[in-house]
Amino acid sequence: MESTLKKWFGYSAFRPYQKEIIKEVLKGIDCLVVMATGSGKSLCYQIPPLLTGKTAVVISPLLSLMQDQVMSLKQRGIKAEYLGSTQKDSTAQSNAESGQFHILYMTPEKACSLPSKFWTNLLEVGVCLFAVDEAHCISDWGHDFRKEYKQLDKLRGFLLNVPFIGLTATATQKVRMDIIRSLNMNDPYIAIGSFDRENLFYGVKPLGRCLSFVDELIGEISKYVASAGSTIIYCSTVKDAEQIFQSLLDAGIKAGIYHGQMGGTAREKSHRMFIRDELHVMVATVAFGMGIDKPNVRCVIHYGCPKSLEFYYQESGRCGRDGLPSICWLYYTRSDFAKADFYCGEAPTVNQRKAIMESLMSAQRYCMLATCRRKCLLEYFGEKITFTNCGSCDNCTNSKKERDMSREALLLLSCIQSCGGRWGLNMPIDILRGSRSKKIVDNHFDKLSLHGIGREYSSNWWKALGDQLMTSGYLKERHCDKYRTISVSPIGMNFLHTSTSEYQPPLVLPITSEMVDEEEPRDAHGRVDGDLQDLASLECEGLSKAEIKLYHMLLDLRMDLAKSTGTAPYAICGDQTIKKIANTRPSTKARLANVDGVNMHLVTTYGDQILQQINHFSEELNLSMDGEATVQTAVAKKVYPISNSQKKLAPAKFEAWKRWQEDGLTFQEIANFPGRAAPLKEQTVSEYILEAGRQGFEVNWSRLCEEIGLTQGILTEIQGAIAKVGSRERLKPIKEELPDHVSYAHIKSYLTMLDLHVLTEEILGRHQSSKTDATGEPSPVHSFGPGAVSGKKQRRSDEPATGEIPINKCHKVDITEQGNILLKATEGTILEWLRTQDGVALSSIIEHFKGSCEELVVDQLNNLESEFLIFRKKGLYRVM
Ligand SMILES: Nc1ncnc2c1ncn2[C@@H]1O[C@H](COP(=O)(O)OP(=O)(O)OP(=O)(O)O)[C@@H](O)[C@H]1O
Repeated sequence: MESTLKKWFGYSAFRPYQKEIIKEVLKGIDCLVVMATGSGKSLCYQIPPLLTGKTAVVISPLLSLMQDQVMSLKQRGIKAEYLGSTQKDSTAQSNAESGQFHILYMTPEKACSLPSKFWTNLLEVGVCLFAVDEAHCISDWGHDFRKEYKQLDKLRGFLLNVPFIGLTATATQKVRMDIIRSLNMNDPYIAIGSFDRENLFYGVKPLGRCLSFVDELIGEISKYVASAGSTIIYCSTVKDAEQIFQSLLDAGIKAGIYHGQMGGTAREKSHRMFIRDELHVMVATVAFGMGIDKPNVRCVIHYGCPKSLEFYYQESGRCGRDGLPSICWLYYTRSDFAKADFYCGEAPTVNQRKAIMESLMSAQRYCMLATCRRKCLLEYFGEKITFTNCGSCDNCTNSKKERDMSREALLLLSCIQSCGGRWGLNMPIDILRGSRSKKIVDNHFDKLSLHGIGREYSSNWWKALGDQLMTSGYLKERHCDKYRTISVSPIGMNFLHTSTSEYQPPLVLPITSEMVDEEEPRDAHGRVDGDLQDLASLECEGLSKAEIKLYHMLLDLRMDLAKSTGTAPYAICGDQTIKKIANTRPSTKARLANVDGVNMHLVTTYGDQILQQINHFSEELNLSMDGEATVQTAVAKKVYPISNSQKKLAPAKFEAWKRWQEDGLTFQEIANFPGRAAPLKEQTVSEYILEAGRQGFEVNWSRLCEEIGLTQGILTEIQGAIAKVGSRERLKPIKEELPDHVSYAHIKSYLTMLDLHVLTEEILGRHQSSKTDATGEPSPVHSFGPGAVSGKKQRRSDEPATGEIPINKCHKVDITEQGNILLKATEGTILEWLRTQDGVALSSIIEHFKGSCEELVVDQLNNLESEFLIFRKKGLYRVM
């Protein structure tokens, strides 16, 4: 499985759940996959056809999405096609029917309209799976219901014994059950991953007051455009989209527009230009939704609050799919929350209107939040969250401002009480601000002693206070069809009873960004808090100045290659891969092939051009070739503000972390550190480090595993115990399933690493190999001297140019005077021997083939690697 992943996709490791799901599919078991946007669900149906040689049929809701996927797969050398109204190749269907494609996409309408003969013929040549992508469209509880999806179960009748897979990024319990029922799934394997997109920064801003909103927005966007990433601006209406689009053009920013009222051709053109990096900004309505699979979108901006958190999660999820740090800003105005009437317009029943209202309310709560936004989002999707500070949203990174607002609270609560709890928030606020509207006069509210007493604050300021009082339980809200009323809760009544005009019990509440906005006017750039680290600098983190230049030169080269082949640059290879190439500057195809993200097709199709350019640019920039990688795959890279000092960690914990991570002290040394009033338990120290990790502090996981003695064996035991208990909620039952040598520290560390998506396999592998080094074995990586690698393949005339190398059954040997046999290395003998081994280090290969000099062995290995016949993982060579 790993070699297939490397060969076709270029990746060296599976992401969480991928491997397990693929294994189940290969066993013929139905699967329901609920995982975050951008988490790599597609791979779960893309790998099985490459392993089995049978076709995978994939149902997808949008033609544009299918076209993009097919384009990307073809760029990897995978045979993929789609069937649909825009397919110009008249032979596509008959080719599909005879099993010519690894992966065959179609819409649900197409699938249901194909003749039964098509399915029986295809089944005869082999179908390895039937995948239903965006499977939430099956359910009328989902946010994108498509009735054609409901008929897909009919195909069960044709595709006997073919596993069905439903994949979605958003599905509540009800929707999950609907998918299982609708697809007639039989005891499916269910994989539910975390919804957390760790590389995304979430932030919310109210409409700026001193600058016009659009000006502020344009300022913000120009920053992202300058950093070369793509930006999507989602607008609630076509009118808004057109206005923002025009303003961008006026400001000289090249942008595209996409909405439902545009013609198909115009939309397709806009989409294509964006996908191909010919446009860096797209202004769109929700019509530009599910189908966007562009990995390097660095920023998603919402101009107006979306109508539910499901929509927000899906749309913001288009950002940072390549794992690099990316930003999601939501700009709202208070009037967005009054759109319930508009959204409810077409909902015929009270229950449906209630559901719409509740969805809008949840989005409003998200906007008004003064605590962690990530926690709010994840809890909304039913995840149990233990952290309170994610370190990567505006509320967790801005220094929190709080103030005693007991006087203001007394005024608002009293006014709501005086109105008799029959109104929404607007009426009491208008009274406090001294309005003499007809409604106020008719109800004699202008006679109240509170009338006009709160003029010093704007209406939005009072609304923000109302939201805070609601969140803290002082107010309660009731829904009557499309309307909401506010009244004072028992906690609020208690506060009123203990307050007088001279004395109020302290009531400290967070000052929300909206209040700050009202109280402290923004600077000329519309910013209140410290700005976020520049995305461009984050993108290039870990690269030297010259390497950054090389990175940009290689991005340009990729653009030229994409233009010349009529494809999107990301389909050739991702930004992260280019970054790693710029960082290591491979001089040979073997070294290029070993870069994470480089697949076989890239090496064979563009390898020569890329190597030539790396060589040329590196010389120009005075950079040496074949460097060691210093940048890592940014799977969980977060966007932090410039200063990390605001990350929340109690001083004692921070100190323990610093001594361990930065000063290199052991848990024992920290526990007994001189000057400590009382010694700490070592276990407490390790827990401090785990908490630091959870709070976003850097942790050397490999060292941690070594220190607590967490080995791959123990990890497997823990995984088994968790599977047996069926939950990871409580540690005690897990511990009871395990032998005594497995400690709580082992379990906690494993669970923390799991939550933080730390690649334990890699960590424990590295941990083991560092132990091998300690025994005196040279590290396999270091054995590669630059001079030892030859770029040219020295092929013998009797070897075929491509494909399988014939195995030399009779090993070439030299016999020493003592009678020892010295095996000689040829590509055939190396391949044959590696086939019998489970991963071998270079030093062992050299040792095994003592009959050949080291340089020759390395040369043969390089040749095999650049042909994708072998690959290296964690320093060990394996056969593809
Ligand atoms: N094992 C892996 N290692 C590195 N990158 C991966 C891996 N698996 C997938 N990816 C990459 O992650 C990105 C997102 O994957 P994919 O499109 O499958 O996400 P998804 O879960 O289907 O998202 P969505 O629900 O938004 O469609 C792609 O660029 C993909 O190539």
